[in-house]
Amino acid sequence: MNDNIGPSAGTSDPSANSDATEKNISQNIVWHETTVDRAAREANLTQRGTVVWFTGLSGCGKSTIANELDGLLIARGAAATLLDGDNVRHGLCAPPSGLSGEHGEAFAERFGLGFSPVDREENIRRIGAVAALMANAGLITLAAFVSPYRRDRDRVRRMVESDGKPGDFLEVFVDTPLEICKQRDPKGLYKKAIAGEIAHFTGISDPYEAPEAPEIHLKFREGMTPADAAAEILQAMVDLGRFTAR
Ligand SMILES: Nc1ncnc2c1ncn2[C@@H]1O[C@H](COP(=O)(O)OS(=O)(=O)O)[C@@H](OP(=O)(O)O)[C@H]1O
Ligand SMILES: Nc1ncnc2c1ncn2[C@@H]1O[C@H](COP(=O)(O)OP(=O)(O)O)[C@@H](O)[C@H]1O
Repeated sequence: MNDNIGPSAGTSDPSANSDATEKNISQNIVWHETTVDRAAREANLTQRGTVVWFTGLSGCGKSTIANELDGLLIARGAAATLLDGDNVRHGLCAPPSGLSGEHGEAFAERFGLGFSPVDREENIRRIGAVAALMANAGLITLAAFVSPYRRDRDRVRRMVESDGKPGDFLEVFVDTPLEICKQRDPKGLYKKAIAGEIAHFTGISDPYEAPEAPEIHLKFREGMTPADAAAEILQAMVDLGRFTAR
């Protein structure tokens, strides 16, 4: 699946050109250099911090494969962690309905996130910032998000690589055809989206912009198991010099 899916895409226009390398973002907020640097943390962990970013349609297998890969990495002695779309939307990126009880309606409307283009943009921006912090702490950080907009993913790449260096961000395109995702429908969401009960559903009523040059392209193959897919990514990480088993 190399083409975009659904209606033509569009996140909010980048009115302000965000320069991720700019450390002082206002006159009154000044970057504070820390004594312990990334290299010292990585030396303790004997690994390079890396963000492994899974993108693809709902049901393509992001969570299942990322979870398998997490297990493989931990079993091999890596310091790894996993950020998953559904889970992050229970906390850091909760919807308005998840915030109103504790924080009130106005707060929930302002900071709660749904699935409009601008809400997805903010979702990916927040997660990207967290993933960059985790990579800076030396962790192999697996992130599994639909992240349908190329521009949002590319921004995360820039943020991670400008905090670290080129190669610190690996994009994994879980390229499972829409028809297969619809058949799997593990949460019954496609059924609801097709019935018009979920707005802005990726692949049905919202676009998906496929990566143009992902570091790892997992093309759907009949009979490929999640364990096969995870092993393939681990091997690619070794080949790219991003992981050495101890
Ligand atoms: N409208 C719409 N479009 C896509 N997905 C939807 C939608 N509404 C709810 N869900 C469920 O939310 C999960 C996607 O959350 P993400 O944070 O990964 O989305 S995004 O990156 O901001 O696009 C996604 O999880 P996965 O199925 O694991 O991909 C769905 O379970
Ligand atoms: N090769 C495979 N890779 C990943 N998932 C698979 C594969 N084959 C079947 N599945 C099933 O497809 C579904 C994928 O769901 P999930 O991992 O939640 O996808 P996503 O996180 O992309 O929405 C799961 O029920 C999983 O068991």
